Amino acid sequence: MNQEEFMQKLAAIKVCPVVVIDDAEDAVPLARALEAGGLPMAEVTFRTEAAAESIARIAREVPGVIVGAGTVLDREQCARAIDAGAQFIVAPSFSDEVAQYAIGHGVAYCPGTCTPTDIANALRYNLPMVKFFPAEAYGGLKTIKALASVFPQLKFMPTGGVNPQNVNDYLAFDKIISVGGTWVCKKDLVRAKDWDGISRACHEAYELTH
Ligand SMILES: O=C[C@H](O)COP(=O)(O)O
Ligand SMILES: CC(=O)C(=O)O
Repeated sequence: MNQEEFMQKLAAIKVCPVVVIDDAEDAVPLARALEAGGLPMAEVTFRTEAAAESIARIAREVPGVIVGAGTVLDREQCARAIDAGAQFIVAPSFSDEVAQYAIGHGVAYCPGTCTPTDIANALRYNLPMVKFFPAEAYGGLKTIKALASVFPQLKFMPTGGVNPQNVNDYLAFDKIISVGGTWVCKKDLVRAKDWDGISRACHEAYELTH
């Protein structure tokens, strides 16, 4: 999925579920739960061994869900993610080699940034959006507004500490295209295979933000 299409999808969904999957067997029921809850997108973090296989299963079996990879730190992970079927690449940090690989393969890349220098690195690749991570710890909306004033062309996806109490404050700022977060897909619910619980959390987030 190219950058423009990814941004259109994000703008519509508004909350990008960040998911951590330990067992690839959970990937399909989890993706179906996100879809049933109205948030048909999954940023599957490359922090577990199951990430690539989980992306592959979701891409194959749950076509209604836009599946991408998170925590993509280097070229090798980026290649594995795209080979598995990742439609977008997200990271907590910026990487030249990931930017080159993803862009070279026509896949959207949303690097993590929190300083003007990080953002300047992303702009060397003409990236139209960045993650702002970890959002709450680095000053939240106040910092994004300060950054946006010098990078007016850029859209932000704050992630890290976003929750039902602050999500609409973020989304009210027009430079914020969407937020990311784990609160709609909590680890303990995944471990308990509580797919209905995840659907309910997604549905609540959908209702809150749309
Ligand atoms: O994986 C965690 C990401 O940093 C998202 O942060 P969060 O758990 O505060 O939503
Ligand atoms: C947290 C985050 O931004 C990531 O893992 O991609």
